[in-house]
Amino acid sequence: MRVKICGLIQAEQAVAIANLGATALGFICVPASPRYVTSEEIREIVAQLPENIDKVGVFAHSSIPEISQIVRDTGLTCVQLHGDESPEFCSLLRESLPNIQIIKALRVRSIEHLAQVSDYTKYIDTLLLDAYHPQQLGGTGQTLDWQILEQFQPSCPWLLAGGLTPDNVVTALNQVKPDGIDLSSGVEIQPGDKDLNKVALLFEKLGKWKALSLE
Ligand SMILES: O=C(O)c1ccccc1NCC(=O)[C@H](O)[C@H](O)COP(=O)(O)O
Repeated sequence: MRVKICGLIQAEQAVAIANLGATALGFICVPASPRYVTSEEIREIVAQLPENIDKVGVFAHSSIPEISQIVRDTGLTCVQLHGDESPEFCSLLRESLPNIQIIKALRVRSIEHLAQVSDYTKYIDTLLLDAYHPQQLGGTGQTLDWQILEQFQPSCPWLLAGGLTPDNVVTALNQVKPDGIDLSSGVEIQPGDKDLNKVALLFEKLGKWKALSLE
């Protein structure tokens, strides 16, 4: 199970979360977010992380030259597109950054929104489904309607996001079968300040869930 913890702003917390077992850490490159981090800050944090963890820059409505510059400056290994980027944009980004993984986030308002998934899958590595919020792009703590995702099996790996917490993650995973999960506000004290006890509890719950599902 891939586990991405998103919205890191402190190096110490990023290193601790990597050691707890996260497979990816996300850095918000959207200036309007309370979790925004500059290229210099990302570079400093990334330099302290283990090689094998994915370092994900989260962008919304940035241009390809802007994204490419930040990737070059920081050592990010993955780009998450969290705005209204089209399949064509993903394809062009892939041509510009062939060695960088691409995650496309879709903010799902209803089951009808899932129809667009197949337009994206050949241009991306991973899909991320997040909750829709009318004013905010991400990190909202709102959950998706998991029921509409019970049969969801796209042709590429996918991550479940949106309002996941150590308390509800097992319920979500018993209902939906993603390749991984993404959490931000559910393991926070305040935006960007992660609660390491909650992150540890998350991994404890995931460990027990995995052991039970192998029985
Ligand atoms: O987290 C933000 O502040 C943010 C701002 C703008 C675009 C995306 C953002 N976050 C993207 C993420 O991947 C979050 O982890 C995802 O939305 C889930 O958040 P949460 O519901 O708080 O777990």
